[in-house]
Amino acid sequence: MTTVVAQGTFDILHPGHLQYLEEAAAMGDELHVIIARRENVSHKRTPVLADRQRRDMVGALDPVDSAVLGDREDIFVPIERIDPDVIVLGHDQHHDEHAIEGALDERGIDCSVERAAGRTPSYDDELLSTGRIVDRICEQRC
Ligand SMILES: Cc1cc2nc3c(=O)[nH]c(=O)nc-3n(C[C@H](O)[C@H](O)[C@H](O)COP(=O)(O)O)c2cc1C
Ligand SMILES: Nc1ncnc2c1ncn2[C@@H]1O[C@H](COP(=O)(O)OP(=O)(O)OP(=O)(O)O)[C@@H](O)[C@H]1O
Repeated sequence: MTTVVAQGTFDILHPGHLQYLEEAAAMGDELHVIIARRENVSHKRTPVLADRQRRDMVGALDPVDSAVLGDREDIFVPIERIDPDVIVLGHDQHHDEHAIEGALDERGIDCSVERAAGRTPSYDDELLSTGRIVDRICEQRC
């Protein structure tokens, strides 16, 4: 049984999220997704949707076996509980693979770190970014 972990904000779902989660699920037998807490999303605009709503929608997606809210203070707490074989980083996630591998080693967690591919639009108007969906809503509805 190979356990895989994916993670992210997942505010307003789009096909790029689905591709990431399908790719992560294909790397093992069971996919667990850690949803970033609103207070920990500091490198971009704060999510529009509540923590629980983002968790519930990700948890309902076909490739996902379980979606959980992340820890408020220590990102390795859910990792220790899930004890995955593979952590899959998104194509544009700012986390450094080697830094995460080092932290896993220090905590005695035997787990590899992989990087997923990015999805590019398959037709002209496909929007593969939550930020760009929010911008479009503001332009067309505000
Ligand atoms: C291995 C790993 C575990 C994480 N665990 C948590 C967590 O427990 N709590 C949390 O709020 N964020 C956690 N994060 C961070 C977010 O998932 C995420 O990377 C960031 O806050 C949101 O940005 P993004 O959606 O652009 O990646 C984790 C990230 C990684 C790489
Ligand atoms: N187009 C895409 N192709 C593949 N993976 C994606 C794509 N967009 C997002 N992801 C992945 O989905 C996970 C959650 O992404 P996130 O919530 O940051 O969405 P986002 O649309 O990139 O957000 P924003 O546009 O606000 O930066 C991350 O691991 C990210 O790399």
